[in-house]
Amino acid sequence: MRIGFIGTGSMGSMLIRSFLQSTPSSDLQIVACNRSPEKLAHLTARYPQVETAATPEETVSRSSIVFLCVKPNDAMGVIQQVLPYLQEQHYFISINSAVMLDEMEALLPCRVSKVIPSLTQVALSGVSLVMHGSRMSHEERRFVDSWLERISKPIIVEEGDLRVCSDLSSCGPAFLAVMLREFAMAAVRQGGISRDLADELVKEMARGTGKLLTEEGFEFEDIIRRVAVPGGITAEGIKVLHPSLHGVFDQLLVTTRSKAKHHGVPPTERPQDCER
Ligand SMILES: NC(=O)C1=CN([C@@H]2O[C@H](COP(=O)(O)OP(=O)(O)OC[C@H]3O[C@@H](n4cnc5c(N)ncnc54)[C@H](O)[C@@H]3O)[C@@H](O)[C@H]2O)C=CC1
Ligand SMILES: O=C(O)[C@@H]1CCC=N1
Repeated sequence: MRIGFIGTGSMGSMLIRSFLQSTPSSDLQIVACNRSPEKLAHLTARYPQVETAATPEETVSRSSIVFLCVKPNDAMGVIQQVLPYLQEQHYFISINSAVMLDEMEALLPCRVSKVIPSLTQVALSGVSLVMHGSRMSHEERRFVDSWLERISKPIIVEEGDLRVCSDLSSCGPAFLAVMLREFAMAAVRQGGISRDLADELVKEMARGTGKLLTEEGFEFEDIIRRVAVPGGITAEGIKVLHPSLHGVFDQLLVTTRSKAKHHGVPPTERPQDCER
């Protein structure tokens, strides 16, 4: 399979690395281009099996599957640029939530999907949000999903739900990192321990908690009940958290939705997503 990547920034290079790590080299040839050649050179120095292309057009001509991994503002320009080079047998995947499936299907002659990755795929974990275009057959959908399973847990979502879903799965790692960092810094201020020790304790706690939730069958409530024993210390801490966190995530989601709107991403139309 020949996969082309247009854009080898944070996500493009992550996807290339993850697919190379998880796929036998005999099954995969990668060709990539990037606007600034230095970034691409950095990647090919580490992965010499990645072939380079000078332009998006050349990437398309040399691939059967094409991942578009550029920022929202660049996406439409690149699509217009490669349009004459895309043929019916190509398969075009945008990792950009701003470009709508029906827009792509109206423009492009080939099958299209949207796959929104997450930084967690560096660790071959986390979710890929998947939306297939109408030209994808059942078998093709299954094939792509099974392929994404090599690097992530693929979850099919409605395009209208993408905004809020990607806040959780793709923006989420940054939101969680902000909260965990705050926790560690408070321990340094209040407990006088070193930042290194605080960071290590918080990271290992997060790793273990993630495993409880994803591997050991714990729900959030199970963890809270088992740790916050009646009359104990944790319960007192939770009393502090509740009023401080109330509404914070609603506000966060309203803000990201508003920002996405200015990027041209349609918001979710469902009434339960109204601002509260
Ligand atoms: N960073 C993240 O955690 C996530 C990002 N995304 C989406 O992925 C897309 C890419 O994001 P990042 O990789 O973080 O951005 P980035 O800025 O790190 O990478 C984009 C790359 O595209 C290249 N580029 C731009 N125009 C080009 C052109 N005409 N030809 C070739 N290369 C070109 C740029 O030089 C840059 O290296 C965005 O749409 C973003 O919304 C989706 C999920 C998670
Ligand atoms: O913040 C951003 O715009 C991108 C989209 C999802 C995660 N990062």
